[in-house]
Amino acid sequence: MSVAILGGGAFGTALAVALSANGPVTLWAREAAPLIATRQSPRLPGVTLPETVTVTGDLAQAVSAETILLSVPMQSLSGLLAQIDDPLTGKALVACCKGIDLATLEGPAALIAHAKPKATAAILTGPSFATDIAHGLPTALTLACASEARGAALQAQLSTATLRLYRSSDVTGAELGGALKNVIAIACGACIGLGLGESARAALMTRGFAEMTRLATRLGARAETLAGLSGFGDLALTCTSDHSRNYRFGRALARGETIDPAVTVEGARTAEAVVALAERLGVDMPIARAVTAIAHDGRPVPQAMQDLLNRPLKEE
Ligand SMILES: NC(=O)c1ccc[n+]([C@@H]2O[C@H](COP(=O)([O-])OP(=O)(O)OC[C@H]3O[C@@H](n4cnc5c(N)ncnc54)[C@H](O)[C@@H]3O)[C@@H](O)[C@H]2O)c1
Ligand SMILES: O=P(O)(O)OC[C@H](O)CO
Repeated sequence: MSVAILGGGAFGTALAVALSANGPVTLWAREAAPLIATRQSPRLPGVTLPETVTVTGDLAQAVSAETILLSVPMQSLSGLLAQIDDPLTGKALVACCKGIDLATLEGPAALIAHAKPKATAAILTGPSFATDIAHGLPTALTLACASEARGAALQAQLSTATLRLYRSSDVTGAELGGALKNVIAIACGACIGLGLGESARAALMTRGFAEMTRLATRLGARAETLAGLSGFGDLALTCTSDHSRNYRFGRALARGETIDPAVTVEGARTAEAVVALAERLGVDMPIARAVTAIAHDGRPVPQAMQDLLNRPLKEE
């Protein structure tokens, strides 16, 4: 089965390198010319694409593959799907983006189902930095697909000697774990940036995990999915690593440092979407509210952290 990846940023490039171990891969990029010329993405410096990766700027050619991985930022996903004229009948569309669409408050699987109802939606998510995958370091991810048979076929197709995929049929749980952990990672970055300490970060991670589980299960996810790679696993990685853009964003906000708007920080927009979704559903998401306040409403980080501590005492 042929594989194409849409999105020539850090993650698309890393996946192209890893999956080229299994056979030819097509990598589509919006700005393909420099990628074709240099075989390197500026988003993933020092990683050169192997010869078995065909880079193209021709979207119609790329989507002729049977399995298509979508590796653009979440807020670009619906626009990218709208650019594809082909109904993609029978193809597998595997979303690698971690977030919630702000316009519709939907995750990637629902966007795919609306835009390409004759395709099969799947999610590839879990603790993984692009640089680790590109350098062949061992990585375990969740491949979620509502169809057990299709999920098993994708698991086999997209696993490599170093990329180990676990299968799940809980698409909602997998995509929400990946989306929500980014919001908590911003809060953890802010906590460390303010100098509040590692004990406070552990508290934020734990209460953040409770918050993630509360919203996800309300939306139909299974709690055990949240406890797996796509939820707890990715939360642990992203909330504790300087490699995480979400974590660094929160830390920079707390330190008053300049923010580069060109860097992809999925948790910032996702926090807004989460707050809107939680209000609609009547689910309490105080950490997501705090992240929205510091990322979008200009609330000073110390006050937002104090707001969290000032809430009434409650049972765990
Ligand atoms: N980088 C990682 O370590 C990593 C790991 C796992 C998952 N992800 C997820 O992968 C997704 C992509 O992240 P990334 O790290 O590759 O980001 P990135 O900033 O490195 O690259 C994003 C790429 O998408 C392209 N793009 C943006 N809008 C587009 C559009 N409308 N049409 C076509 N291309 C468009 C940009 O030109 C850029 O090349 C995110 O949802 C992220 O959470 C990233
Ligand atoms: O750099 P981040 O914060 O987008 O995190 C990358 C991955 O999602 C980690 O699993």
